[in-house]
Amino acid sequence: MPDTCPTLRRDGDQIVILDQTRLPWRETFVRLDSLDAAAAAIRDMQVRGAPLIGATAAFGIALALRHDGSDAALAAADACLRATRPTAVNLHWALDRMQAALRPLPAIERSAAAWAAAEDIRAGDAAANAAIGRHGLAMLESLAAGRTGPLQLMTHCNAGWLATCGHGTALAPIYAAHAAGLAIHVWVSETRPRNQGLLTAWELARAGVPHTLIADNAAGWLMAEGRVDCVIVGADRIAANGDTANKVGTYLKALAASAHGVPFYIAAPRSTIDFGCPSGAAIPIEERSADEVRIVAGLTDDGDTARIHLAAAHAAACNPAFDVTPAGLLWGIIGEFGILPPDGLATIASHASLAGH
Ligand SMILES: CSC[C@H]1O[C@H](OP(=O)(O)O)[C@H](O)[C@@H]1O
Repeated sequence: MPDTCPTLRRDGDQIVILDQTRLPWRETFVRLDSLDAAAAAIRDMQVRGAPLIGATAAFGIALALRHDGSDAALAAADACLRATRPTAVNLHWALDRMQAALRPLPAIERSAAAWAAAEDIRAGDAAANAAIGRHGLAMLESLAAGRTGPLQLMTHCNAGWLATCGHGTALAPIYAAHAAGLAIHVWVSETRPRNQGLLTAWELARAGVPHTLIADNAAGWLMAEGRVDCVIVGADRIAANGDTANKVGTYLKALAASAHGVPFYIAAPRSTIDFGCPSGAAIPIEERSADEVRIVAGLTDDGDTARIHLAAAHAAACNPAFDVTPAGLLWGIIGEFGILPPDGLATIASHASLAGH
């Protein structure tokens, strides 16, 4: 995986992002030169992944304040970015952190401070990812002890470097295990309807990590067959009681894992934990366009990208982008703080300030 953060970088007084709507077929970099462009990139999932959309929102504030550091400009930019996607608390955590850094300053100082605060958020996420990798590796090594053959892992959606400012969350322990020479294989769940699993397969192929892409619906059967040793997924918002919102389909995998005694872990930085949210029932679940269910994007046999209509435009469809896995189905939460039981998050609540990651 890359040493730098190719998903998002500053270039002068603009930012450049990797357009994830074009992957895995095209690596296209897009320059964002305004608040509206940054908001659109988050809303349309050109950038995606809870920590990455938080960092992008932070840079969106910097874009907004380049020529106007007024309270009104700051408030308008904050409101615009908060409205882009409701579930990933990292977006709101990053915007809260930007507010805390900028509000006390005179308007004239806010532009430079915004760029610095956004860079700090990005660097902090990368550091948190590295720590998640270390803690997750220790868990995988203990799981692998005494076993023969590769450790059979499963993940859902994409919680790799594409979704963060570092090496990823759920994929960080996987990359760390591969780098440490631990024999692993990863079942990669395709993740309808936006197919972020294809992004995970793309990442793992580039890193040389053995993996197999599966349809979402194959996951339960593989666990029933005893072919999965551990599931690690990311998160978009973890409530104070440990209930966790993640990409839709996560809950189904957690139920199957519970039925077959398969360890099921969440990997997420502290910026994904929302101590202001008492339980999963209070987590807002994003409803995206039903067209994402009706239409898929892909590559034709001729190598042209295409949108394929699976269902008629009037076909009834609904598209919750996330679901909530109850804390009782989780074995632990792997963060930069170590690995905590889902009902043990209170031990780090006092550190869940804007100063932390
Ligand atoms: C470390 S990414 C966490 C999380 O974000 C993804 O959602 P989306 O692709 O809609 O932005 C997915 O739920 C990942 O697990």
